Amino acid sequence: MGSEALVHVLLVSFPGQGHVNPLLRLGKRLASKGLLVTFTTPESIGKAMRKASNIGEELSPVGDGFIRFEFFEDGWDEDEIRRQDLDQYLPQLEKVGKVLIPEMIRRNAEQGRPISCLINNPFIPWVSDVADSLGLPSAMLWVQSCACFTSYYYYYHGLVPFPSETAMEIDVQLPCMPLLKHDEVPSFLYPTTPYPFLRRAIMGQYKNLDKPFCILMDTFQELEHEIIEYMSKISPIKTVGPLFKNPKAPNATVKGDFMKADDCVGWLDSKPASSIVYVSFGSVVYLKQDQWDEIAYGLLNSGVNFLWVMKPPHKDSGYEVLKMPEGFLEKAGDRGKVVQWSPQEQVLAHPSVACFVTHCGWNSTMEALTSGMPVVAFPQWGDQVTDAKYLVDVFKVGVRMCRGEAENKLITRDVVEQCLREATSGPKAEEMKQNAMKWSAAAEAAVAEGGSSDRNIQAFVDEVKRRSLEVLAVSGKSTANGVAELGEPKVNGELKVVS
Ligand SMILES: O=c1ccn([C@@H]2O[C@H](COP(=O)(O)OP(=O)(O)O)[C@@H](O)[C@H]2O)c(=O)[nH]1
Ligand SMILES: O=C(O[C@@H]1O[C@H](CO)[C@@H](O)[C@H](O)[C@H]1O)c1cc(O)c(O)c(O)c1
Repeated sequence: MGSEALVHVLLVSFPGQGHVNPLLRLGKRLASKGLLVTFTTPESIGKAMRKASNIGEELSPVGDGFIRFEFFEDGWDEDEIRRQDLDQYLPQLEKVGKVLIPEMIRRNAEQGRPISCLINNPFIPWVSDVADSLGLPSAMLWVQSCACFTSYYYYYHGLVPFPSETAMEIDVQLPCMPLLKHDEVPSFLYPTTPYPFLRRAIMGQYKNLDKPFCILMDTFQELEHEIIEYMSKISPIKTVGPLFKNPKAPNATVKGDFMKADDCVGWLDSKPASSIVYVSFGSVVYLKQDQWDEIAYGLLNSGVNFLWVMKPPHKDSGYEVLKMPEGFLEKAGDRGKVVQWSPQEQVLAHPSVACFVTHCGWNSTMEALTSGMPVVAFPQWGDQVTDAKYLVDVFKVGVRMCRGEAENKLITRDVVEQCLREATSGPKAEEMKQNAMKWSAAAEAAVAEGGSSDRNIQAFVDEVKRRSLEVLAVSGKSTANGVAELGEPKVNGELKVVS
């Protein structure tokens, strides 16, 4: 490759799978449109990503641009257990990140790759402060729905009453949204949430909302039409989803999984069309043993084939290591497969899979909708309870199995069985499948060339390029042509192009 000049953006991610995935997908989208993208998150996760996802030192070509990784130390020993406690870890990340990210930016400039824009995801709102202090433009990728963005916005500004200690069970009416029952509001906003540190982190992002020049969102206009239109008048939002559908750069090229996926595609291939229920609760939700047992018996009693993700908890998390009920695997035989981590995108796209029992994290929600996959909603907390409401009542692709952890209710095997039957056979199942296929087509159109999300990405890339000229003119530290020089490996060998 000859000498080529690219505008360089730095993506800083909160170290959670549901945050890394969409930001990395955005990175690939920006790279495919001709930017140089550096992706960073703490080294503790970098280590897992390198091991599970073949991430190396090299620069990877993606479409017309490139993506590379640089991780930063969080200042704690490798086996520090406080990393499992976000109440302690989030302030530590802020303290260290505010020093190390500027250093990374300086180092990149010295190495001929000046950075023109920072992009973060929520939970680490201090990244906008870093950008501001260095005179760099920044953007934020909101990794949940526009409905949740709106809920937090209205809460932060005190625009309508939310459940409070004196009025726990009030419903919430927001513009252009269905009435949210008290337990359908993002649960970090409940006065009783066990995760007040995540409410604080998100509120920190709202406090900083005037800093990013753009708020990118992993949703699409056709999916949340009215609320997106409404919020666009208030906030500089641009919908760019579903980010996991990238027509120009298939996902296999660069992945950010923390765990290697178990091989299950051969097993899926061996099963009849639409015969399997896929069960996964994402990367951070852990159920209790009694609930796990009820789901196991519900799966057995329903007679469906199933693929079930049973991820091991982190050794310092305090979660109990779950067991399958006695004799469960023998009884299931070849009808069922249990894995520690699945290649979820491939699973959801597989013709043998009929429906998805999901905790309704926003990534899983978007992946299901975009894959034309009906769901059984099993939300626990945070945005999941709101996503479940939308999946069932607004997008009409799901049946509801529970209302969230605040309900503190054991969902029995009979309810599990009934929901599975409803989602896999009969008129309701057919209707949900048709609706899901409609969303899948709309999602494809949004990311196709000229679609709503594609146009927004292009406009964003153009704006970053425009602002990069201003930044470099002001800093006076530009390379000859004002952008990152690529092509020849640098003397220190840090910039190597692989193809
Ligand atoms: O076995 C699994 C479980 C999850 N995922 C991916 O992990 C992410 C989980 O994000 P989500 O927002 O759904 O839930 P979270 O883990 O953040 O609660 C999604 O992109 C999934 O595709 C996966 O690849 N394999
Ligand atoms: O909130 C945490 O993770 C997930 O983030 C997704 C995107 O915001 C969201 O849609 C999903 O419902 C959430 O589960 C999260 C991550 C984490 O590493 C952690 O330790 C948490 O306590 C929460």
